[in-house]
Amino acid sequence: MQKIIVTGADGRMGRALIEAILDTENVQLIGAVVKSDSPYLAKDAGELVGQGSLGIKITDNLEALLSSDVTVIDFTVPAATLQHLALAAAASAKMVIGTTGFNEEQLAQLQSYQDKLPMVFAGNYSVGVNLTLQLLRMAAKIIGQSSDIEVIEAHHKHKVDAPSGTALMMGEAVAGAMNKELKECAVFSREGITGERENGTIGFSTIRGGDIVGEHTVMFASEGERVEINHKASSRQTFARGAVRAATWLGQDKARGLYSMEDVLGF
Ligand SMILES: NC(=O)C1=CN([C@@H]2O[C@H](COP(=O)(O)OP(=O)(O)OC[C@H]3O[C@@H](n4cnc5c(N)ncnc54)[C@H](OP(=O)(O)O)[C@@H]3O)[C@@H](O)[C@H]2O)C=CC1
Ligand SMILES: O=C(O)C1=N[C@H](C(=O)O)C[C@H](O)C1
Repeated sequence: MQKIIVTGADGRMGRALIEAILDTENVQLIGAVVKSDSPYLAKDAGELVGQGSLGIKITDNLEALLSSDVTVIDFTVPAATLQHLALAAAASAKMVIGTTGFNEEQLAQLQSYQDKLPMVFAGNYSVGVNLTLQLLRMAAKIIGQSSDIEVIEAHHKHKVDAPSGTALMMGEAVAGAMNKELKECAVFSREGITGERENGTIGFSTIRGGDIVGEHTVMFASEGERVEINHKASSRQTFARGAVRAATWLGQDKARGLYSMEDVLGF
């Protein structure tokens, strides 16, 4: 039985994760962690998902719950994720990280933990998006050089980071397949007299509105035709179930290291 703690338990993904854990065999929710100013502090975790009492008191003290046989699933904000990672490493626990929006320095800090604990880090835990990464690498190898490549993403109005972690993963997959560094060819904004499109760049466009769960398109546009590879998520359960799968995978005695969702899925 894999023991799991959910941080950011009162967030959109926190609640989806609790539902997914309760719905999955051989995993057990042992803790739900929120910020100290949360209205849910000291209530029962079941209240977060309308399930009555689960006998798990919501806490703001992650450290007190940690031990070496526990996996933390964290979908919060970068600064909080890094704090939770330090606590998990000190307790020899494992970690599944879904948070996006890390800057370069925060990303380097996250990566520095790879020799301290086993962790999975992915901008998207859906099976479909991780399959899409494979399709993108194939398309980039075949038509990448002869195409103008654009990544378009759409999310709900509450999302705080842009472009999405998934859009960046898709850009990295395409750039990597073409032996390029994304940061050297990415164009993240256009306004005013921009001049003609520069060959070899990868453009990013962001849409925010309503309750869109998560939609991504990578367009390979050339003279006379274009190929679009598209993924649409219609439920947060697709991410939550993937993250629980990653937690179960880590629980199979995985060595310290930084793993991707593609590693978990065996792609
Ligand atoms: N990898 C993937 O598959 C997916 C990744 N995500 C990513 O997950 C993250 C969370 O998304 P979502 O659930 O929609 O966001 P929410 O804002 O709904 O939830 C964020 C949670 O983190 C908590 N939090 C914020 N700041 C801190 C802090 N300093 N310390 C501890 N906890 C904190 C929030 O508490 P409070 O509300 O009290 O501030 C809240 O519980 C985002 O980065 C998003 O991009 C989302 C979906 C899928
Ligand atoms: O914030 C979200 O909601 C999502 N964030 C992730 C991202 O930034 O790619 C994954 C998913 O698209 C939903």
